[in-house]
Amino acid sequence: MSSDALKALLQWGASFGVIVPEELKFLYTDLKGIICVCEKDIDNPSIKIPPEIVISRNLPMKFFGLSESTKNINGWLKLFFAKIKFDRDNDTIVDNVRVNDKFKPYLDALPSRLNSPLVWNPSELKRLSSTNIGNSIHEKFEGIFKEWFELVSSSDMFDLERVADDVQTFHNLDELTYEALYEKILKITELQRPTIWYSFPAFLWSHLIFISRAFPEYVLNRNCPDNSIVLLPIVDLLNHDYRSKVKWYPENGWFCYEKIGTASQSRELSNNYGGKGNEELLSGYGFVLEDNIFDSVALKVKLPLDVVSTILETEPSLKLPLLSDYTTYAFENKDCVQQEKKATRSATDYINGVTYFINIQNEQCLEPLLDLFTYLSKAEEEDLHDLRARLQGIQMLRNALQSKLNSITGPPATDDSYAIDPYRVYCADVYTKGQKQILKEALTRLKKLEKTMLSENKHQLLTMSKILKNDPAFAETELPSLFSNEDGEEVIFESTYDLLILWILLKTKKNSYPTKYEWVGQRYTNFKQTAYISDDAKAFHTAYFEKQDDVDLAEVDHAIQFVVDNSFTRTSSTTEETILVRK
Ligand SMILES: C[S@@+](CC[C@H](N)C(=O)[O-])C[C@H]1O[C@@H](n2cnc3c(N)ncnc32)[C@H](O)[C@@H]1O
Repeated sequence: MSSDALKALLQWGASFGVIVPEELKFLYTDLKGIICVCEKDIDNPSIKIPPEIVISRNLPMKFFGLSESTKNINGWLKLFFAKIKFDRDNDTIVDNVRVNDKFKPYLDALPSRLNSPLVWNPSELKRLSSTNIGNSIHEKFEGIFKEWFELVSSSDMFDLERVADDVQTFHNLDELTYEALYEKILKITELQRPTIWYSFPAFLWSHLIFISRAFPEYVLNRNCPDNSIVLLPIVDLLNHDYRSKVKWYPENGWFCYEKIGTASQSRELSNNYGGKGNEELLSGYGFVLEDNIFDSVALKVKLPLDVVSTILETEPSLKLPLLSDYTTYAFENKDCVQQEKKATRSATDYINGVTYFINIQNEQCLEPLLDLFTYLSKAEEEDLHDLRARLQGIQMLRNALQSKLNSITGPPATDDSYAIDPYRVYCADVYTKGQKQILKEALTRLKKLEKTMLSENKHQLLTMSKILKNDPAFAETELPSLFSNEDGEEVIFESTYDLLILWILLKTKKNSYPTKYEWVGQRYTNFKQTAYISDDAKAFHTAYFEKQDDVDLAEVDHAIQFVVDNSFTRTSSTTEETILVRK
C-alpha cells in the first residue's frame, strides 16, 4: 500500500459523497498501516458512508443468483470479494456496473501485508507454538478450508479441475507438514498472488480482510440475517483503541461513525473494535496492545459429555459458557449462531469443551471456574458449598492453571529456516507475556483465597503436624510397632496421605483416639464403603501390613476411601499435604 493509493481512495470516496471533516487527515505509517489524525481539536467528529459504496451480500446474491435462504451468505460475499480482487481476466458485472472497476481504488488501498498468524511462516509460527493460538491454528485453518470447499463444490460455476491442487491439499490436510502448507497455500495468500480467483489462497486472503475490517450489517439494516457482514470503505481505515467512545448509526441508508466527545489536535482518531484481548486481536487483526485491559486467557475445560448432561440437568447455578457467549467479532461462524439461538443447551454443544476467560480486571472471573472445579471435586453427598470440596476445587484449579502456565515455554532457539518479521515476533512476545502474567495473577489470587479459607476454617481442619503434636503415642509407639521387624531402619513417608491412613487404622484398632479427635473415629465408624477393593488398597496393604496379620485388606480399603472422601490434598512445588476436613 502506498500514499498514492491512499490519496486515490480518498478522492474516490469523495466522488461518492463520503463525508469526512476537513480537520481529519489520513496518513500511511509503517507500524499501523493507515491511520487517521486530527489536525485541529474537533468535537464529535463523524464520518459518513453512502450506501453505494457499502460492500454487502446484495452483490454476491445478484452476481451468483443466490436467494435469501442460501446458506453461508458471508462465505459467498468473501468469494465475491476474492473475485473482484483476483479475477484479472473478466469483469464482475452487477446491475450493469463493473464492480471490479468501481471498487478498484478501495482494493488497491487494502494492506499489502496481513499479520494474522494464519499466514505466518513456519519459523514465525514457532514463536506461538505453546500458546492457545499456536495450538488452535490447525483447527481454524481446517474450518476456513472446509468453508471454501463447501462453497466451490456447491455450484458448477466453479471448475474444480482448475483448483485440483487445493482440493487435494484440503483432503490431505492432516498429513501435510506446516512447511508444505506454507509453500503450497499461505505464501501465495501472503504475497497476494493467487492466479485463480476461486482458489483457496484467494479465499483465505478475502477471509483475512473480512475478519480484520468487516462491520456487522445490522447497524444499517435491523432485518438482516444474523451475523451478516459488510465492508465499509474509508470508515474501515480507523484503527482500534478500546478507550475510544464511539457510536455507529444509520442515517437514510448511510453508515455513520461518530466519536463521542472532542478529538484532540495531533491525536489519532480511532474506532473501537470492542473489548478484545490480545489473543482475539492477534488472531483476527494481526496486532496486539501492550496495555490491554481486556487481555484474557482462554481456558478450555474438556468434560465427558455425560458429566455435562448431569450438570445441565442438576446444577443450574453452574455456568457453562460457550464461545459464542464471548465472541465480539463483527461476525461469528455459523456454529456459534446455532448455539446462541438455542433456548436451552445440550451436552453436544460442549463437544469441544467449556471455555472460560480469565481477565485480571474482572475480580469475579475465577468464580464460575472455581464452581466447576468444586463440582468436579465433590463427593456425591457433598454440595458446592462444602468446605472440603471447595478446597479440593481450588487445588484442582490451581493445578490446571499451573500446568497451563508451565506449558507456555519461551521462544525457541533461533530458527533461521525462514526470515522472521520483527513485528510478528513483537506481537508473539507481547501476547505470550500477557498470557503468562494473567495466569500468574490468577494463581496468586487462588493461593490468597485458599489461605483465607484455611485460616477462617482452621478449627475444621486436621493436619498431620497437629496430630503429631497432640497425639504423641502415635509417633512414639503405635507407628514404630508396625515396623518393629525392620531392624531400626528409618522409614520415610513421602506424603502425609499414607500417614493419615495409618493413623486412622491404628487409632481405630487400638481404640486410642485422643478426645479432641474422637470425631474422626465416629465419622470413620459411620462411613460406608463400597464392596470393591481397589488396587491402591492392595498396594498399601502390601507396603505396610504384609508382615502383620492384624489389619486386613478390607480395613485398609475402608481407611483409604474414608481419607479420600474426607480430605483434600494441598500441592506445592515441593510437597503434598493431605488434610482431613471435619464436615
Ligand atoms: C480496520 S483496519 C484499520 C486500518 C488499517 N490501519 C489499514 O491500513 O487499512 C484494521 C487493521 O489495522 C491495524 N490496526 C488497527 N488498530 C491497530 C492498533 N491499535 N495498533 C496496531 N495496528 C492496528 C491492524 O493491522 C488491523 O488488522
